[in-house]
Amino acid sequence: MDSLLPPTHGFTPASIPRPHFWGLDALWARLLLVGVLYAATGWLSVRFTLSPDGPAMLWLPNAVVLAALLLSPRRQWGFFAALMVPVELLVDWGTYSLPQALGFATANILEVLVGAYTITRLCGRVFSVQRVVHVGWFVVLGAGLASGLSALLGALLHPQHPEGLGLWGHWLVWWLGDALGLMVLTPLLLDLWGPQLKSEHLHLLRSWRWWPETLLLVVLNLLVFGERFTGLDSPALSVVLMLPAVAWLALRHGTVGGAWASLWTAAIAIVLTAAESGPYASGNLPRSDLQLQEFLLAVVLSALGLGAFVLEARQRENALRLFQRAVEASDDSIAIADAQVDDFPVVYVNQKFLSSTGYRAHEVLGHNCRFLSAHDRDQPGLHAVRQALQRAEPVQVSLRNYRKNGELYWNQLTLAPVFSERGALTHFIGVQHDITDIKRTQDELLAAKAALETQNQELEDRVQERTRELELLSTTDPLTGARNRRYLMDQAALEVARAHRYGHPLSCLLFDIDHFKRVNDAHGHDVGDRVLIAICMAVQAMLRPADTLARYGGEEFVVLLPDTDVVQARYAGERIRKAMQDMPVPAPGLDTPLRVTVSVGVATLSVLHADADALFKAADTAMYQAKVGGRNRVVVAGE
Ligand SMILES: Nc1nc2c(ncn2[C@@H]2O[C@H](COP(=O)(O)OP(=O)(O)OP(=O)(O)O)[C@@H](O)[C@H]2O)c(=O)[nH]1
Repeated sequence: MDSLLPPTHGFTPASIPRPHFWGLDALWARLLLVGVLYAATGWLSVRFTLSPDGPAMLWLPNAVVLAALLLSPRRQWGFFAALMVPVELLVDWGTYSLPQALGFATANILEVLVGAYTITRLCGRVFSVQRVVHVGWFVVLGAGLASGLSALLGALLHPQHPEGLGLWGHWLVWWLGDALGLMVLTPLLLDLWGPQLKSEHLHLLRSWRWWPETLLLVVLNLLVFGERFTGLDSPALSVVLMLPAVAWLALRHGTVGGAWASLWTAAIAIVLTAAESGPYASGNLPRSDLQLQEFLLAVVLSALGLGAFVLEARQRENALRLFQRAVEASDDSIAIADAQVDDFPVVYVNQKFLSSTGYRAHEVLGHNCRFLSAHDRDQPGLHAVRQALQRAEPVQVSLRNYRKNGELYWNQLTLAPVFSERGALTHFIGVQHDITDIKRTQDELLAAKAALETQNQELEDRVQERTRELELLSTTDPLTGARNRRYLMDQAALEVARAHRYGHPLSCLLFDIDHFKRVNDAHGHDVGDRVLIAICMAVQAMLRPADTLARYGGEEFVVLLPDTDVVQARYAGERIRKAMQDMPVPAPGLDTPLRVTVSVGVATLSVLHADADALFKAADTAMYQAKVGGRNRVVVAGE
């Protein structure tokens, strides 16, 4: 959340290369400004706040330089430090000796450098007097450590320690003077010199709105410390009245307001106390200067602390407002459920949730979100949601949800658990995105894809079928339906190779219709064709699936018989011959069916046959012998 906090004044050199310093860009101009202010605040501190015990009760010049360092790049720090030497000599002129003045300059340089370095180291790139942690480090490192070290050096260099205090008492007064100076003035200068930002909490000193409160504070201070006019000299009263008054300004205007109120209080209290007036005048109390400083320390610490707390709270409030606005303006439905109450009731829904579901706020708040899925409880997405709720894990699912009017919509739900700083589960945030249109388009696309796939499949089936038909056509005799000669030769080559490799027998029958020319001549070619078809159908019906019937020539046919030896082949040839002899072939225009016979040559593969051609040749020779031998007979090759 820090990154979303409004930017603050009081930046480190790294983040603001050219600090504003009232628009003074040139380094010499800034040095001049700081030098003049150092001299002026130094003169005021020496003139008005020197305590009866010696050191200044409120040493302001170091605050000027520390603010300048916090707003400048580190490479310029040396110039500001060097500047402090001549100006310190000027301020101490006539009050202290030259070596002492040089010693005090050294102590002051030590203070601002140690302060600026340690603060920017620990507060990171952006130092802000609006942040509690930064103010804490500013007080501890600047006002505490740096001022403490510087005061030690100063007290050691001072000609003599005040009566009754000794070195440590002296050091304490010196330390508190320096620390108070830093705490009341540095925040104010950071506010004045910091970059111009459009924030209502910044640059309060440039606004006149709060001067009436300042006037009231001054009046209150005059009342408390103006003993000469009021007769009041109660230290308790100073605390009771001034602490709330300063705190009031800090609460209203943050750290800068607190520092501003503290500065006025410190200035009036010290000046009037030096004039022997008020509860801390030396006539009233022993060691009054120290007690006044302690009172001022209480004032300034509460002012800075309260101011920083208030500003940080306001910044967080602003950041929260920003987030709330973002959630409200979101185009997604957002619902927040309380995870620490049974059944996780909804504690927040944004406007979009109400408009998209149709429910009113009171119908949703306090209820579990399951009403969105109505009766449709058995969804895989819901199981995932239940599991995520149990395990306090994030999940993203698509759900079928229902509006108040019962209309179905698809909801892409992103569920995220929220944990407290201690790790306890406190809430679930559900961001719901209506994906009905996307889902519909998706379904349409899926349906179109399925239809396309079916069409593709059908097309592929038809292509395959057509290919098979074409293949069959290219290997089939168009008249008889028997295989053609090309197919026979391919098949025969395969079978011969197989028979040779595995030693299986292979035989073939070659048969020719006897005196077929007479059929054609007597009854015409159409009748001859019918006879050819009838013979093929009859022979095909007598064969095994592995056998191949092919048209070898005009009225010559071959039957290839794998795994068939000569005995079986002769038998097969005989069966065909007999079947043909007994088969009547009806023909249109003829009173009696035709009868034809065939002559069959049988050959069985042996070492004598190098290839299918040799086998067919042997069968052909045998068939010729059958013709010569009187036809309608079977002759086995080689017998
Ligand atoms: N109808 C028809 N006849 C055909 C076809 N192919 C060849 N032929 C005929 O078959 C006859 C074959 O006659 P040939 O070679 O003299 O033999 P054949 O008359 O059968 O006498 P042999 O074979 O000696 O018994 C011819 O008349 C051819 O025209 C065909 O596809 N259809």
